[in-house]
Amino acid sequence: MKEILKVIDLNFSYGNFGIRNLNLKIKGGQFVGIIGPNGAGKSTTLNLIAGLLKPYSGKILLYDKDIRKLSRKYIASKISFVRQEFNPTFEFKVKDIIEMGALHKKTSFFNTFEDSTKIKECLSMVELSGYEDRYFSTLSGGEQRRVLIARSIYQETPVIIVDELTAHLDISHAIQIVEILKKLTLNGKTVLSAFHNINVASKYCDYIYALKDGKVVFEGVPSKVINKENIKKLYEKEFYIINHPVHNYPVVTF
Ligand SMILES: Nc1ncnc2c1ncn2[C@@H]1O[C@H](COP(=O)(O)OP(=O)(O)OP(=O)(O)O)[C@@H](O)[C@H]1O
Repeated sequence: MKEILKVIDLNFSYGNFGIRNLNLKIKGGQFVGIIGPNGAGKSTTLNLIAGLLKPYSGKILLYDKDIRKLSRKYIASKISFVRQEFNPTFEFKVKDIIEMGALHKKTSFFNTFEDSTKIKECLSMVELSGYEDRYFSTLSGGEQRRVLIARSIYQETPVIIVDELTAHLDISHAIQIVEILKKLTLNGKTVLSAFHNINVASKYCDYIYALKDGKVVFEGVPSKVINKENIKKLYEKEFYIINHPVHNYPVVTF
């Protein structure tokens, strides 16, 4: 499959912390995970790709086009982004939040693309049927997260970027959301997500980038790169790696 997103020699700095010569190649239809300890630069990397931060040097290519030369509207038609934190300033209903996913289709402030059938479908996919008229601020952290995933699906972009896919989700909803996104990749969408849960990344990702101190420490197919040495290098601790007894993928345990 063709690479649809490329990060080439990317550099960025907050002062004390920097992303250094980062290179990523994301193929269409893949589920790609970014793992790494707290402060490794996962969110910074995703924010750079989503255009929320400006790199000091290097390039990000979306469909071989330099992202700096693309309009926000075009990018929003190709990439949806679920940030780690989302605290809207106003009281929005769930359906309004989801409809924000279609902002790039609007030709004027007043026209609306609200498609209540599709909103219902997206909410049903994340098991939140009937939540359309609830105020977003009244939902639990996990429910809010699932609404944002629903918005991403509503946005209908070929690329979905999620900062920490399983954040705030209980184990059952975490797996449910990961499986929804996995299914989307099997239908051709591309998903790039940061993960703290290495075992979820190990099972579902086609490819993993491991970041530490703003640099890629290792990368590859989980079955090849999730091993004792690499995990020790990444987290500076000894862990056991066992093979999942049924699904045959490396599991990190302690
Ligand atoms: N706005 C900012 N100003 C200054 N430093 C920042 C800013 N945002 C992040 N950093 C620093 O950059 C480094 C990388 O942060 P980042 O959020 O990208 O890491 P992360 O891998 O996503 O971490 P976590 O797993 O904790 O979410 C951290 O040391 C953080 O303190």
